[in-house]
Amino acid sequence: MTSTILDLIVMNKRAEVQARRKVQTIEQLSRKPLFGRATLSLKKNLLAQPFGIIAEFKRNSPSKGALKPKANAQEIVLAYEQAGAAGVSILTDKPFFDGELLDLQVGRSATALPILRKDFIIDEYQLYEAKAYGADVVLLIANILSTKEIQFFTQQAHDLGLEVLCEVHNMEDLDKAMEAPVDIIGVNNRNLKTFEVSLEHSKQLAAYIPEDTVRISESGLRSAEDLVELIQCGYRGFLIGEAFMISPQPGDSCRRLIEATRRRLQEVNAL
Ligand SMILES: O=C(O)c1ccccc1NCC(=O)[C@H](O)[C@H](O)COP(=O)(O)O
Repeated sequence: MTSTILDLIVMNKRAEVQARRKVQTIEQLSRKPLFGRATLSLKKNLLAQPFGIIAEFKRNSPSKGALKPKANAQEIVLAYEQAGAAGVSILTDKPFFDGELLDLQVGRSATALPILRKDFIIDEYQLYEAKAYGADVVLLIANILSTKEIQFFTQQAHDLGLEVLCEVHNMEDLDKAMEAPVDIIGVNNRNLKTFEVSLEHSKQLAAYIPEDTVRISESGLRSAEDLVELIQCGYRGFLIGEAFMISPQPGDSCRRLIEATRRRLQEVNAL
């Protein structure tokens, strides 16, 4: 069987985490200044408004290549906050996304919004890193974890005061996510093995996500029409990276989408 980029990312991540543990122990991470801070709730922010945008900072993506290679996390995260985002997502994987943990720390210094550490979490060590570098939320990808691992990492994250966004792409992933008390379920419209993107994944899985679970839709989102259609399926949040990062001014692009979605929502509600 041929391996996919996702297999390579996960394989690389295991080696990376082993190496990082030798440089900095969990005890050392726990003594870092940001480790003791009170974390913020993305879930609360999403529930406080009809919809919220989680605006992503990513310089590069495996599916599209370079997006904004020289992008500065401080500048862009601040622009996202000023644009009205409900939260920020920061890619911290180096080899495939050109991100780093330091982007998390830099982003933290620039915003009072909740920050999602977007990475491929396969070890509890990464949860301690997330807390030590200023994240509020961690991503657990159901496709690369067992039900037991999702349950274990969710408990560990909660013990550290972090929220959990569990990402699913199909029914099998969703069944796993629903076995743990995750805070938010995110339906990724992108198949991480083939990179095929279709909003149908969010539309079709919506009916199977419990009503009381905060749900977001991730990837491939561009227009106010898309967002309003998904709001009507019960989605409260939208994780958007590429559409903002390819724009000369990601913050302006985020603001325009928020304003257009509000207008479109008013029109639809008035019908
Ligand atoms: O973005 C990719 O190409 C990618 C490839 C393989 C694994 C993960 C990948 N992206 C992570 C994400 O889930 C997205 O960055 C996020 O949902 C935002 O998506 P988009 O708005 O399409 O940038």
